[in-house]
Amino acid sequence: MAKRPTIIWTKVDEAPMLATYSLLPIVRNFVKHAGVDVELRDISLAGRILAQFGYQPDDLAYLGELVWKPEANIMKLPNISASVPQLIDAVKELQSQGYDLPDFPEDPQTEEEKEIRAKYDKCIGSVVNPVLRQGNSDRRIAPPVKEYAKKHPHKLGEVSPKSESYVAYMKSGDFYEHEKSVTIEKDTKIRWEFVDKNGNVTVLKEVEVGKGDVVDGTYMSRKKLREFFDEVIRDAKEKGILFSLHVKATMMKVSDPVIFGDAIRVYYKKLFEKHGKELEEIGFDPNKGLVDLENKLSKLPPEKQEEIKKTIEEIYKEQPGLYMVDSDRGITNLHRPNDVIIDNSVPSVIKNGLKAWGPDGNTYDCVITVPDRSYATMYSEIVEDVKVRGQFDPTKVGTVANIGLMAMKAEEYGSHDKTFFPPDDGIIRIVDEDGNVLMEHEVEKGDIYRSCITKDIAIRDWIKLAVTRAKELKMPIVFWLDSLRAHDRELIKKIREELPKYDLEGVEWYIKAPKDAMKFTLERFRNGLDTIAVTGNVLRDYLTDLFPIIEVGTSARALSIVPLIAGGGLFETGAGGSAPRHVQQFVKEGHLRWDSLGEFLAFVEALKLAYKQSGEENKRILIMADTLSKAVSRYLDTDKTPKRKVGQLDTRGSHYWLARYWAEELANQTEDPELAEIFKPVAQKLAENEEKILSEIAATEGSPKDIGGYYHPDDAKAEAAMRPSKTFNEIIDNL
Ligand SMILES: NC(=O)C1=CN([C@@H]2O[C@H](COP(=O)(O)OP(=O)(O)OC[C@H]3O[C@@H](n4cnc5c(N)ncnc54)[C@H](OP(=O)(O)O)[C@@H]3O)[C@@H](O)[C@H]2O)C=CC1
Ligand SMILES: O=C(O)CCC(=O)C(=O)O
Ligand SMILES: [Mg+2]
Repeated sequence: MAKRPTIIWTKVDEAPMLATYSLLPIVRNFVKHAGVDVELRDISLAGRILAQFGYQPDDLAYLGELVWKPEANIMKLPNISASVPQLIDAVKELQSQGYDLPDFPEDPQTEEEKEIRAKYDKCIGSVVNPVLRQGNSDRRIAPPVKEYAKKHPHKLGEVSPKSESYVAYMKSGDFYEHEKSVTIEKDTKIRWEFVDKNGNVTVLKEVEVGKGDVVDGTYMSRKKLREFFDEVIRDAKEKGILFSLHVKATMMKVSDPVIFGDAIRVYYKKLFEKHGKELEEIGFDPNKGLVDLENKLSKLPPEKQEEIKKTIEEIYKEQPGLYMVDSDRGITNLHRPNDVIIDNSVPSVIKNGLKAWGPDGNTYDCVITVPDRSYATMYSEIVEDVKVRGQFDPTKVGTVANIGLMAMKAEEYGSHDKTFFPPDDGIIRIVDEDGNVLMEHEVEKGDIYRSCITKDIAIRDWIKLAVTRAKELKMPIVFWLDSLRAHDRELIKKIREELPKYDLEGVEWYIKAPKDAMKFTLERFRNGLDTIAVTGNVLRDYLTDLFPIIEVGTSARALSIVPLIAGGGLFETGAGGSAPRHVQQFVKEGHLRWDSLGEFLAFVEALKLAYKQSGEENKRILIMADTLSKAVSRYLDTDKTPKRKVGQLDTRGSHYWLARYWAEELANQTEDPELAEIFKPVAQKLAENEEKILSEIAATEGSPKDIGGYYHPDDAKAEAAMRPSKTFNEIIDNL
């Protein structure tokens, strides 16, 4: 008996969530004719909060179990990895909707407050992806998408050879310098201990590890970090260019907000010197961004508020200009830790010709500050490359696919529960259950100590995936690993051990440090040649935004497949985020420019997996996948992707075209005449009503939209805004 497969569609946040209101009814009603169910599961920030407090089932927990079963087939749309200010906003919104939620306890004291805080902590940062990503990542640009970009190249800003922009990174004292790494020799338990100057030992954490797992420890010196910021800020001032900071305070929710906070402590040094006492009184926490000060300022008497504002004005005059997130509204790089996220923000600067917006709304060169050297050097390489060789030409460049070591919370992205801030000067060491000290680090009070575990099976699976893809695509694979980095050396050993187990006939492979790998890859890329970057988790994240943005304009057009270790599949849509700016535009003027191409491409793959999961018996599922794939090619050929400006085709109109092309392909295929009969009238009605449907949608452009909430919209309102064509809805709903 064939099984009836279920594809999970995830309810997320912001633009992809809005797009879902329009797209999900289409895919659901199409594929039900192939016996496939599409089930919506809520992993949005609001949904996660509501689940923590018992208002709805915990869908994330459900999916966390499902990914370990072979029947898993999940469409994972990008969701918010919330910073603390975002979480606080979301809680306020839910409270205003009548949910009886406690305020976020900033400094929990009582047991009750600590319990509440623990629940909210489960909603902060990247808490969805690491749970669902129980497999390694395979991200690439599908050939029709590449063709589309060549036919309709996006604009990339020209780069002046005189550009003064550059990537600044620490020369010492960073995670890169201090990293130590070991491969575990037998299953054991390891613990992290802090040893103070008097020899007192505190156990910080204990976990089980298995033979072959790679364990690293490292730290960043806060003193060196602040000195570095001071130097960079001074240099920016001297050169008359902007200061910008690029970290990942969302995903790296424990370490990076502190790095971000230190940039504030240094840039606004005078503020702390002059008003330190008051700032402490009101509980300003720089790690949450300058917005935290703005929110708490009203706790001070009006004269003090004025004084503080005046000091800030002075600082802006004395310090270099800050990179602006929104110069019209005065939002700077340092306002919120979640606005400038490195994977997307550095490519944006490159895309803009190494320019960024300054406080006066004009564009300037900027220092692209990426403190830790582990990955900054590869950004430096590409930035210097465009200065010398000019901007990339999307009609000529090759493609860079990625195989990323991501499974089981690999590397830095799984380090949150092993990130510590030593309470005093001392030693942090890792000890196994036999009492062997695996490594130790001498740290100073407040330094950022970080430790990661990368599981043996995840590493081996990653190597296998790389070899498999190299053979399929006949492209060279480059392992981006640095023999001067302790962790990378352990991985290189494993690669050398593992590769001979495969038939490597025809496989061209290299191991190169990130900077050299970038150089090598760019040489090929500029010559139109294709390369597979085989990387760790962080570079997976960085490169799969960077290259797609150069190649096809946005990483949302990339295809991201995660073959789960347990046999199922996770299909991530794009590598770009949830595009908050798109929501602002939709609410203001009724135009949504989210391109669901990532969703379309991923759904083709989800259907192919569903066919396998059906026991390869239900051919209709394959027909659905094949016709959708053809529809996507037509969607691209005829350029029906959403456009940027109000009045032009938007997400909703683009979904009409997708539905129409898909219905036409289904009606025209001959393999399953019965299925063709079902879709013939649908295709006909969609074609006949083209003008009517598009004008019903267009009529709603240009006016504000009320969706009843940002983090937790009202379903009826959001649906009405996203499905404005009665004619289209009738056709889809009666399918
Ligand atoms: N897998 C996941 O769950 C991920 C989640 N995120 C989350 O998303 C949020 C924002 O992150 P970030 O990536 O920095 O910024 P954005 O989501 O704002 O993406 C940056 C820009 O990329 C373009 N873009 C992204 N997706 C699309 C799309 N589907 N169609 C058209 N253009 C698109 C837009 O450019 P333009 O404005 O020029 O149109 C957008 O402004 C954060 O909360 C982050 O945590 C981020 C990455 C992955
Ligand atoms: O989980 C997150 O915070 C974002 C992940 C991300 O940027 C990516 O995987 O590309
Ligand atoms: Mg990313």
